[in-house]
Amino acid sequence: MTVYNIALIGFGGVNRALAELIAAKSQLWERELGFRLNIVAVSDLYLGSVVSPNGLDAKTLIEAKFEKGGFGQLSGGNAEADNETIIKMAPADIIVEATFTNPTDGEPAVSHCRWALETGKHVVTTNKGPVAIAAQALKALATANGVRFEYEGAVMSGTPVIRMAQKTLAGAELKGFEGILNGTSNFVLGRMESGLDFASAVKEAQELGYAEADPTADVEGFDVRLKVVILANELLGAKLKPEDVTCKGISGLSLSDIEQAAKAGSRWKLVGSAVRNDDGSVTGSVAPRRLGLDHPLAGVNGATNAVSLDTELLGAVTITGPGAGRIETAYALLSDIVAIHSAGAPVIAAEAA
Ligand SMILES: NC(=O)C1=CN([C@@H]2O[C@H](COP(=O)(O)OP(=O)(O)OC[C@H]3O[C@@H](n4cnc5c(N)ncnc54)[C@H](O)[C@@H]3O)[C@@H](O)[C@H]2O)C=CC1
Ligand SMILES: N[C@@H](CC=O)C(=O)O
Repeated sequence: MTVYNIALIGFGGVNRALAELIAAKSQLWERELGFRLNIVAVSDLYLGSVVSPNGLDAKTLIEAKFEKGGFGQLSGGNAEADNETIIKMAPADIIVEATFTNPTDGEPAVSHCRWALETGKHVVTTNKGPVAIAAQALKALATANGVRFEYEGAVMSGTPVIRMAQKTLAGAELKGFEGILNGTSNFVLGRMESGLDFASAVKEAQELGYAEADPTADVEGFDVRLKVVILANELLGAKLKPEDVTCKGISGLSLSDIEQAAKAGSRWKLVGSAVRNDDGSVTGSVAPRRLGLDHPLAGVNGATNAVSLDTELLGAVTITGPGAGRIETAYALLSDIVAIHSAGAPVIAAEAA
């Protein structure tokens, strides 16, 4: 049985959900996936940090009601987050990066990924910042150090879009895509259709674990802009930076705009898209669009996302599924670890079953 030692950087909704899954599903994963995950370190801005080379009990981590700096009470604990030491020194095979997404420069998550890869550790992340802003450099660093940089959850949470498009649509000649790529804003628009005001709808999305720490990123389109950059660069071979993508969010839409659209048999959706131009360049954009009810994206509701990939050989191929949520996003991290495992990754914690 292979055991992967993992270090969790950030212990909010997503990494806590991964710990919940580890506590509940370890035996199933051992049987079906052929590996076990052993949490050897956690570092969180609010809770502090803790290292235990033999492993921390996932159930204890999720059930204890830690206050600010609470990891300091644990054996091997410290009331402060110590990301750099933990990433570089903890006996981890895989660093699981799930701190806040910084849509401006991706930091400090870019550094977290870099420290991990430089010290020969795989990285799995749901953080859109490092992927949108530094994927090329981080992938090169991973290759140079014989490890993997995986980030399926950065777009559409646990719904497989990046790996699926790269692997199963290889050769289909992607020309562009358009999609609903932010669960929070789609949820908010739906709640406004039911008559709820904007601020209350955003609050609900926060309570459900869909929104960013600063939900401005969701409602102003900055989160979708990062996802458009990631998909365009990964799938269309573009070299876009966030500032190359025009961006408008949904905060300007009023209840009356939403009502008028409904009366006219249409619906507002925040759409992220990119297209390959005749000269080979790629143009990306994010904007609210009023879609007729017969449009394939008009029926995508709640925190569900969908992306329609425009291919030369197949026409439109649409992938739909959860776009946000704690467990859904933690699943993306698991899928990244499965990809690492399937590639035959070397581990420092291999054990005989
Ligand atoms: N929640 C979701 O549905 C999805 C989230 N994501 C991304 O996954 C990441 C994590 O999301 P959530 O867990 O929902 O966020 P969250 O806000 O619940 O948790 C983030 C955690 O990271 C910690 N943190 C922030 N900066 C830190 C730092 N420098 N060092 C150590 N800890 C730090 C915070 O204290 C917090 O506990 C974010 O980047 C988010 O954009 C991606 C897809 C879906
Ligand atoms: N806040 C984001 C989370 C996933 O990326 C969203 O609502 O889609």
